Amino acid sequence: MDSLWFSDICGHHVSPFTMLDFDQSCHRKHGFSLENKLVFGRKPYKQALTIARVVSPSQLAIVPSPDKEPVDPDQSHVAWTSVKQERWEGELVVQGEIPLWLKGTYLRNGPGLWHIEDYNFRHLFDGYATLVKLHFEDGRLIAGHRQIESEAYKAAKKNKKICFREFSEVPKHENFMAYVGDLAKLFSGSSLTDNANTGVVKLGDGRVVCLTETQKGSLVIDPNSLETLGRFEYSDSLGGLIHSAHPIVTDAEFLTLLPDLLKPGYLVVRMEPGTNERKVIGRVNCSGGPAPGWVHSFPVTQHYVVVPEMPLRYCAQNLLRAEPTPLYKFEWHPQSKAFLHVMCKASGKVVTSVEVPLFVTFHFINAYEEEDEDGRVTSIIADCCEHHADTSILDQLRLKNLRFFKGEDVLPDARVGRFKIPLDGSRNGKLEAALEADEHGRGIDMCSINPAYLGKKYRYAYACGAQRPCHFPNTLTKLDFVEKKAKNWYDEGAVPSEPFFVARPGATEEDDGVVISLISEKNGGGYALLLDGSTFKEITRAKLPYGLPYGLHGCWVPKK
Ligand SMILES: CC1=C[C@H](O/C=C(C)\C=C\C2=C(C)CCCC2(C)C)OC1=O
Ligand SMILES: CC(/C=C/C=O)=C\C=C/O
Ligand SMILES: [Fe+2]
Repeated sequence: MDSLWFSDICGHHVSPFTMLDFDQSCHRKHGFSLENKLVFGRKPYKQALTIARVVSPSQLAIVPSPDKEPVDPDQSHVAWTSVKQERWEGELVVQGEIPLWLKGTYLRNGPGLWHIEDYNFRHLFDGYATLVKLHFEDGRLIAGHRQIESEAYKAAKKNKKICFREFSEVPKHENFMAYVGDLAKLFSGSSLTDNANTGVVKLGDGRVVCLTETQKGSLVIDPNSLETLGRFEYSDSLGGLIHSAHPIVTDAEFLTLLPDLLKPGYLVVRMEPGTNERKVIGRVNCSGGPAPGWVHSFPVTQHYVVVPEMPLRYCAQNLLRAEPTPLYKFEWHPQSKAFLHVMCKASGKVVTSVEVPLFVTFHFINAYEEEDEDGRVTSIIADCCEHHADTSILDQLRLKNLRFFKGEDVLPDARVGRFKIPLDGSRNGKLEAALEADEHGRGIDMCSINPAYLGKKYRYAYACGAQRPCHFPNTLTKLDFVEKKAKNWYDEGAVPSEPFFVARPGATEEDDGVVISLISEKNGGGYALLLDGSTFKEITRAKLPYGLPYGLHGCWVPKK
């Protein structure tokens, strides 16, 4: 078999595994560095194509530095270590086979850089966004990653400090007046981050947008070069500073929720492809609480939008604090209860609001309508990754906790929470586990489904589960809601990211397709993984030149 190779601007051929050291020695010797766009492949040595180019030292990657809280480097997993360099692209050697029908680009976003100079961030969600691509075509795989050039990231690099309010980090003020000035900017939103580190979506018109919880953090990117093209400006005058991090995006529409912190409630809004204008479908007033519940995500059925009102609520006071509170920008209000509201998509009318058992979720999986024999909708089923109404998962996602795994079983239990919302005017809904949680190791999050089943009765979901003992979801799991069984994939010490299902063109079975995930390995390595959607067996593994940090959510951009 041909060996793996890299070629650099100096004409040296180097192993991918020494590439980073080599880059630094190249910089020492020649006063310049490689742009990290090195070819990584299986071509014969003499055909090596040198595509590295000179970059100035200021463009050099920011290298990881120790956490201010003591870190044992042997224990710090690459999943929780800042990305090694600003960008890289190259072809991967494929073990196994990539189906020839798989043509397009999987994009994955996530917080990949957790320090500026020697200042280390505290929480997973604070990191500056790292976008990863896996381009599949003709059985080949081109991979790449690149930092998203948000204003927050550019300002932090230029000024060597955090300049905007991140998830838990707040810029340090030189004096009291600067603090007061910053508070004023908070109300206008100008001090909030645009670090689009959570998800990435392809709009019906083809534009690809990276997102976070702040509206200003909606950034358009080029799915091929991963270049940041600019801000996605919403042209309406709906205002507000925040939105759900997970809009529902199809070829026909973009639906999202805008929480109203002043008059507790939510606007349900819709944007058509080719426009930047969101239009209001309707408004839901909160049934409890001093503030709306956090809406990281929400589900839809074919005719309804389900608006969740969690007792984990936004907290304006916590927004103003300089130091993070245990629940960051949120507060837990069990006495305020939990509700689900159902809005008709066509009329904007709230058809029911039911009280449900207390719950905590980041991610809804899917929802659908149940009908009686006359075709009347009698209830709505909505599924989510539910953390047993326990907010401690937010704390578990602090980098200090993620970086210290000593073999204890500290991942809080989670289950597939299945809500049943009656549409007969009853005041209460039910919440039960959709399957025995031991099927997926009592851990569950980061889910996807076959997008053709969005809002419809479905059988399968893909997610990260747990093989215990663990401190973070460490398996890929395929959930079967009919058999109430799960199939699990596990690689010791590996941290897999959200499994993403891509259907085979022409498929008639719900699980006919592949599941893509990016794996960060315990030895610092990493690989792209394809599982068969039906058998959940590995079909392809392609090693990356180095492991990438953990990432959150992805999307699929099919090749035209
Ligand atoms: C999850 C998840 C974390 C990440 O959050 C990023 C930010 C900047 C969130 C900020 C805020 C809230 C979480 C609550 C309300 C205020 C505000 C400061 C905007 O994005 C994610 O999706
Ligand atoms: C990583 C995660 C939530 C991410 C939100 O976008 C949850 C992991 C553990 O359950
Ligand atoms: Fe999310």
